[in-house]
Amino acid sequence: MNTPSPTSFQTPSKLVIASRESPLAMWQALHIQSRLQALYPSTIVEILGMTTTGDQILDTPLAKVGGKGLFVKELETALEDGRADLAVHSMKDVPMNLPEGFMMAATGEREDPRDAFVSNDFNSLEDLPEGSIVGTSSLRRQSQLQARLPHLKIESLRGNLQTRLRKLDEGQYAAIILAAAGLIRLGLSARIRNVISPELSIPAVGQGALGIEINANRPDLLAVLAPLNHPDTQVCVEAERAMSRALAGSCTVPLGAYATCKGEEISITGFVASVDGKQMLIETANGNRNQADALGKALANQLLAKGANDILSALDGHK
Ligand SMILES: NCc1[nH]cc(CCC(=O)O)c1CC(=O)O
Repeated sequence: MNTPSPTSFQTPSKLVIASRESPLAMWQALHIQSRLQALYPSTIVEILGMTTTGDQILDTPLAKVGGKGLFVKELETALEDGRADLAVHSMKDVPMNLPEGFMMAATGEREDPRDAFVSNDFNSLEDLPEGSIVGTSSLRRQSQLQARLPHLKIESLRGNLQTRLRKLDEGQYAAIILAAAGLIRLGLSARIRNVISPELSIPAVGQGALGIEINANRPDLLAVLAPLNHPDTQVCVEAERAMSRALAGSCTVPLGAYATCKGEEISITGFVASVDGKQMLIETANGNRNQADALGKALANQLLAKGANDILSALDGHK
């Protein structure tokens, strides 16, 4: 990503941010709005709130209604017809292949990428008695929990963060699993009883990171938005997304990857599993941060060499 010199671009007079209207999406949009406002005090920075198909269909697991694209499509339409200049997403919700005509302009700094154990009655996953009902609609979380704690019962849980917490409080579940990042950002970290280690639950690709998407015919915005990019987050998420893309990942596949940076090195661990967790492949790869995309592909190849295709094709049969 090129770093702009202060004089290399015209500061825009106005920037419109497209965002979903859930409280978490709005927190993210407000965060980006205030960053932009601080960078460009004379620019008018507005938020255009929108409801997406993903927000409307709440009774069906996402894997069944068509996956992640549902949360970004309406925002992309706003970028396409010029109602908005940029869209703020959770990177986790951004499809591995963007539709033609769009690009990511920046990756914002990652919050805690781990999953969180949330319960009113228990301190950790390990404390849950036989047969306890754990709420999650994520195939990634389900497969890993079933692999490691097969005595637990997984039940579907959809809706935005507040809805999921309400369903827990109503007593339908012994515990639920949520991304720590969302809870922390909304000031709900008191709800986290325990952060789940990546050894027990490898996070989703991009979890905890923000993505700034633009219309590809607005390259003028790249320099404007470049200061929002967090280079460590960007290369780690790039490696994770390359792994997922190479395995045709979406939220219809139980798959996850988590990369960390240390100096020039990236280390990435990823997995692919069957939904019941009975088959699970986990691999780690290390490489230079300048080759994040290649590293993610190499990790995918390691998984394929171990038989990931058998797991993936068996999943196809379930659709
Ligand atoms: N699948 C929905 C979603 N997309 C992003 C987050 C919040 C965390 C993040 O920024 O990755 C969540 C909620 C969750 O998984 O608990």
